[in-house]
Amino acid sequence: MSRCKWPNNCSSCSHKFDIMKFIIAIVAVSSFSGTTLAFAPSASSRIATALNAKVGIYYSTQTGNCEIVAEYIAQAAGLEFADIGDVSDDMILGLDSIIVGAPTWNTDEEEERSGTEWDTWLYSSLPKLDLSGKKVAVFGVGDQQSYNDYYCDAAGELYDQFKKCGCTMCGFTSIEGYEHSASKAERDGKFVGLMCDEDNQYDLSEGRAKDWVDQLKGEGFF
Ligand SMILES: Cc1cc2nc3c(=O)[nH]c(=O)nc-3n(C[C@H](O)[C@H](O)[C@H](O)COP(=O)(O)O)c2cc1C
Repeated sequence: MSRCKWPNNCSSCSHKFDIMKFIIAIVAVSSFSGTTLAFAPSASSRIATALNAKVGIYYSTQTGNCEIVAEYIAQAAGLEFADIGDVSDDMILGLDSIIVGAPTWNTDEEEERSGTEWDTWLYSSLPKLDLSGKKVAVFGVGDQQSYNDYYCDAAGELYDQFKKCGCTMCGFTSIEGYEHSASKAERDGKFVGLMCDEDNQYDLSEGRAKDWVDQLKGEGFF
């Protein structure tokens, strides 16, 4: 058979079928990868909200309660969440707004009240980061019955440390509906953020998280 001169003369040789197969394969591969890319979440889209603020949700936990509440918040906001121990400084620096949450285990301590990774992070990582101007909202989990005088104290510590770094603190809530006597997470008769009690009021946490996310939207957090 004479040598193919495609594209000019190939209509008269069997190579035209190979060429057509090749073209079909190219079209198929390019449309498949276009579809894949359209649905694959990039690192930035996972944390970008409808208004394009980059928002991260970070928690730490001993027995899982803080993670449950982080998930309620994440679902309400349409975002992902992560343990603060798994996050790099660069990821934090790339955010516009940050939601942070902790339990309280070290009762009545002045510092390191959380008893989790936060205790290290707040005093070794946070002071090295320039977070001034970033919006921060705090949540906490605690037990208002057994630790009536210390309810969610670690949330107050998170608030103080981020505020000290020049962050704009958002998401204060009413203390109505709780039975504690005292809390280091209160300022001027309000909680410094969302407080949940997975030990005594677990059935209220999801609704509280949804209401709080709505409130944060109203505050321009997202
Ligand atoms: C030894 C111990 C100390 C605690 N101290 C406090 C406290 O001071 N204030 C508080 O609100 N809750 C306190 N709690 C309750 C926990 O904070 C609560 O169960 C929380 O939901 C645990 O969250 P985690 O599962 O995310 O670690 C304490 C619990 C234990 C067992």
